[in-house]
Amino acid sequence: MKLNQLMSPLIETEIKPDIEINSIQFQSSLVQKGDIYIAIRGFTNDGHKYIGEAISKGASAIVGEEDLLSLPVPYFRVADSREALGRLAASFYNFPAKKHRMIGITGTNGKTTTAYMVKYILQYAEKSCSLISTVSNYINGQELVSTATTPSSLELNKLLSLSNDESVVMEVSSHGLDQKRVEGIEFEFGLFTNLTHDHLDYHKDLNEYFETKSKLFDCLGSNGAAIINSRCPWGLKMIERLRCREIPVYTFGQQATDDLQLLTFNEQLDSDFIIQEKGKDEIWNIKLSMPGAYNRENAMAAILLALRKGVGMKLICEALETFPGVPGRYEVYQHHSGISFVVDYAHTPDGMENFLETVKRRENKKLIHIFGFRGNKDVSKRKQMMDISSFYCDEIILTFDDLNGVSAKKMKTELNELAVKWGKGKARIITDRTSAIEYAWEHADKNSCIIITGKGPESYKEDFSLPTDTDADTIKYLFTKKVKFIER
Ligand SMILES: CC(=O)N[C@H]1[C@@H](OP(=O)(O)OP(=O)(O)OC[C@H]2O[C@@H](n3ccc(=O)[nH]c3=O)[C@H](O)[C@@H]2O)O[C@H](CO)[C@@H](O)[C@@H]1O[C@H](C)C(=O)N[C@@H](C)C(=O)N[C@H](CCC(=O)O)C(=O)O
Ligand SMILES: Nc1ncnc2c1ncn2[C@@H]1O[C@H](COP(=O)(O)OP(=O)(O)OP(=O)(O)O)[C@@H](O)[C@H]1O
Repeated sequence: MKLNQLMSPLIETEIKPDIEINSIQFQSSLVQKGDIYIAIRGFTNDGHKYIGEAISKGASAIVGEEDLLSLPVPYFRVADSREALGRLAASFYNFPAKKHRMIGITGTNGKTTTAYMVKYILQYAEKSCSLISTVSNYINGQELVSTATTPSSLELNKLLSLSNDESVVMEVSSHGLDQKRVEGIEFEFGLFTNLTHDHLDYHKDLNEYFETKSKLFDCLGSNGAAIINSRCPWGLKMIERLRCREIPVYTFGQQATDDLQLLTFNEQLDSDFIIQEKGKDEIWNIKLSMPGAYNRENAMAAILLALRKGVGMKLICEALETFPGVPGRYEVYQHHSGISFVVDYAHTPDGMENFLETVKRRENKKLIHIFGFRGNKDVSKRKQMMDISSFYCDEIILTFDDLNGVSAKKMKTELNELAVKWGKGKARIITDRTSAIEYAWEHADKNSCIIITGKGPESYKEDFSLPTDTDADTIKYLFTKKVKFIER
């Protein structure tokens, strides 16, 4: 693409000479001849320091925030490099968001599950839909590897340009919003699931976290609308704020004022519930394929969104009954000895509480909980997660999650402290995650349910002793290799 065309969202005057730009990069090591390099001032590093490297690797032009003179290639100074990256990425890929109906989902928990449900319902109703999520991306029906919850604006625009699907449902994380990864994207719908304690390593406090999440609704197009959970206090705050701005808001919850109201649910079988649309006489019985009050709430969000997109309630009910679930979310592995395993992605206090409460209610068994904490992530939630686990479970095995550069020794010391202080005498430490699962399996009996949380379907980043790559792999490995145990 020619430089003038690429830069047109940022610069109105003609640039001479109008050189050819092959690609955009914001990581200097990836620059190739003919690329434009965008220097970003980050949290740990400063892209401006790498302008020299980018030029030596063949960059034809540079964008940055500093006042730089006498570079050997054209330099464009901007007020905000992350914003510029978003605009240039959209320009480079010919503004691909414009050809889609964009649906953005934000909130602390439930984004992935809701996004998968939305995609499934729309496709069930024969409306094509791409998905951009933590677990996987699906473009034109093809699964692609996902490397983030919300990809960089460069990756996002590339994915959007590849997609021929009418709608695109995507997760929009607070990091993504803060770092302007959805810059320039206009959403038809913005959906808010909930807000509870997480990411306080990144955000100063819950208020700042909320303000960042609320930026999704600044990205609504002129006909855009918000879909919000009225059960969550932060949701109520968002509703009030958006209504003051005369933005159309549709709510789901348990009040008669909600656009989609939960009327009742089956106490035993929480996934069986009755809902009603505001102003309509009919009531609808939903039989959701996923358990838990929290998944009911995720389903309500997806239903309301599908209704707003014109899908009939009958089709929605049918779709949710056959919804295959989400990888690594409440995934049950039942062994014929009676021992069951449940793998889940709970990694926040609220997520863990919701999930464990559901397991406790459904599985009338001894609960053995295996989990750890990500290195270099919000440490302030750990005590609360220990409290919740020791409240619901009979035994706890603390183990390693991703260390993310924290030394094994340091993490082990922290796990020991947490176990002693908050484990209520139920916690032991087995740092090797696969050994922890093996230990639980070897000490379990037919009345045991072994719960493994934190990584869901993700691959292990650390080296563990068993030749397995995920928690599900480890379970399957033990099921096939440890046959002797079954006879015990
Ligand atoms: C904490 C965080 O969000 N960091 C993001 C941030 O990194 P940063 O500001 O620290 O970047 P930096 O290392 O200081 O570097 C600054 C700039 O210099 C460039 N650089 C750096 C070194 C070099 O040799 N050459 C070079 O060009 C870097 O490419 C970057 O553009 O900006 C980078 C570039 O835009 C992002 O890639 C990076 O995301 C990292 C990979 C990350 O892990 N983010 C996670 C926390 C995240 O975003 N997670 C959310 C989900 C959260 C959840 O809900 O659980 C997500 O949406 O995925
Ligand atoms: N609506 C909800 N409220 C509370 N907890 C939930 C909700 N939905 C899911 N959870 C819990 O949170 C975990 C993660 O769910 P999900 O992946 O859908 O959320 P997410 O917001 O996409 O998380 P992340 O952005 O970290 O991937 C689930 O495995 C479950 O334990």
